[in-house]
Amino acid sequence: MRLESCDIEAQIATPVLSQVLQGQTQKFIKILRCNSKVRSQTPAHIKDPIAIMGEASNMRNHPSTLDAALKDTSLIREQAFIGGKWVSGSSTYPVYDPAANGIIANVANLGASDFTTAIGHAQTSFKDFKNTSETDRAKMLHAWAALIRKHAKDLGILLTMENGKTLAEAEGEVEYGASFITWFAEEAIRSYGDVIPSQHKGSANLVLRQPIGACGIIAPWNFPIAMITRKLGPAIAAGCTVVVKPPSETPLCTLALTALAVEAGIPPNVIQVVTTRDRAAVEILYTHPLVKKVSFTGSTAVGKLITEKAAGTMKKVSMELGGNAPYIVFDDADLEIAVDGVLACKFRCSGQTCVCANRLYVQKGVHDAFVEKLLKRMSKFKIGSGLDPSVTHGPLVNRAGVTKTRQHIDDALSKGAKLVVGGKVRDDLDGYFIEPALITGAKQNMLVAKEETFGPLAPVFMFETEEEVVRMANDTEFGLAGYFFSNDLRRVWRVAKALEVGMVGVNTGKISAAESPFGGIKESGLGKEGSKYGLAEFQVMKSVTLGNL
Ligand SMILES: NC(=O)c1ccc[n+]([C@@H]2O[C@H](COP(=O)([O-])OP(=O)(O)OC[C@H]3O[C@@H](n4cnc5c(N)ncnc54)[C@H](O)[C@@H]3O)[C@@H](O)[C@H]2O)c1
Ligand SMILES: O=CCCC(=O)O
Repeated sequence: MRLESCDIEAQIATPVLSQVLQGQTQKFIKILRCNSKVRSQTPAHIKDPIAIMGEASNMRNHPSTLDAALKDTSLIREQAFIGGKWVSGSSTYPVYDPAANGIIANVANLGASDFTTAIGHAQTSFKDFKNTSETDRAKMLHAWAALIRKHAKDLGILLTMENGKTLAEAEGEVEYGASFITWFAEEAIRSYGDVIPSQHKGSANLVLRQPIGACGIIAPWNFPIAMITRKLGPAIAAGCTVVVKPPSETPLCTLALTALAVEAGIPPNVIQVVTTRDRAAVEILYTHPLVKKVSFTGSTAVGKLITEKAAGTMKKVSMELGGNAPYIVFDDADLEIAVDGVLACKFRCSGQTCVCANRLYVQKGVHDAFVEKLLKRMSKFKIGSGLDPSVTHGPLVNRAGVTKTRQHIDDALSKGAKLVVGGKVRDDLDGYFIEPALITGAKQNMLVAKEETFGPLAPVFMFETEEEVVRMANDTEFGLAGYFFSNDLRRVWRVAKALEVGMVGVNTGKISAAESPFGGIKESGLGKEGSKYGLAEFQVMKSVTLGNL
């Protein structure tokens, strides 16, 4: 059964949701039943009674399953946020629940002129915000992190409903996202400069670190909270103001975070959020002369386009782009740990993570045992709505993700790979599902070796020597993350140095943390996020030479 956008009662009635909604369900079912009838009878010129009800809290376009699911419905925002005000556009666009195909919200669809207005506000507010003290900015960030944690349950539900990942993963992401705000609250007050001895008598050299200015932030849908906080944390800690273009698939988390930021005391004109699905309108954000820095996370193709256009005004750019991570299991590895790592890393967010293992290279001596262990663990997977606590893997975000994953499987099978399990496109389910797949006999000439699948496909390549596998692992234009499993200390040192990536996991599939520098090399990007290096991405260094001392 596929749900239509207006089929609110049917969405509410799904058993999964009713588990989550608990006591609130019945009350909202009654309201929604009543409202959906009124809505269908209301002439266009009369103000929609549902909209009036929504205005009481925050100008919702219409109540939906989200209202019933969240404890604090003020977190559900469908308007953009510019110049300290929630604003509607002349049109809206729908946000879908990828596990049900139903519309869960209608968000303002703004245009190029709204970006120009937002950039103007960011520039104006920068004049004051850059002069706030580091300590004050740290306090604001701590207050914001506390509110994010306080609303973790609601944010988790919002995240699951717009992105599809399981509630457990979503709540994990809320904490991961909050950890960047806490981290940068602490970094704000450690933004040290330098004093450099001068070679000239009566002279001294100082180095100041200053906020770069108004920044453009563009983020993807796969981590709708963490990819925003990993950028906003350092931007605000540095004293910058921002214009955020949230992912069009998942704008609701950004908007909820913004509401909490304002509640936390971050001056309302510091963060502008311009929602749109008009990609052409976004160009102004990376070409406008008043924007001094663009921080982008997304695909390599779009990252290259933005970098090229941003060069027209010599903007500083951070580019967190696509990956094609090798995941190497040597004969001397602990196989249980190596299989745990695959579950954590390959299948996180149903395979839609930039640092996901894309190619599993397994040495000949442990190949069969590894495949058998992985198969056993995968047989416990259950796909379905992320709101169902028994589900281990949610849907993909859209149809294109399912199609690409299946295309990678078909291409591999046509070139001699063997399907061990999964791979079935589940059109019988609502939403965008494909069964997590395991294939063996993968080879370097297959699509899966060259492109990021961004879906739940684990392709196993067999190798014989260290030299051979390092060559294969590096045979890609990408260089984001790489993983390997070995208990030989000399090999650990050699391979960690030899992999052409920005991040290496040794005997672990978990490498992401606020304190660890995140970012790629080669065509996977420029710059680092998180860590003690992340703040500098939003700063300029100024040297000051004192003379006549
Ligand atoms: N390196 C990292 O930290 C990291 C993290 C998450 C995702 N990613 C990568 O992101 C990709 C998946 O995300 P995606 O599909 O949202 O990527 P995407 O490049 O299509 O979109 C990313 C963002 O850019 C916007 N966008 C798309 N085209 C644009 C254009 N022409 N002009 C301006 N903005 C545009 C999108 O609306 C979205 O907000 C994968 O390649 C993944 O590896 C990288
Ligand atoms: O998708 C990429 C980001 C995920 C992470 O931060 O671990």
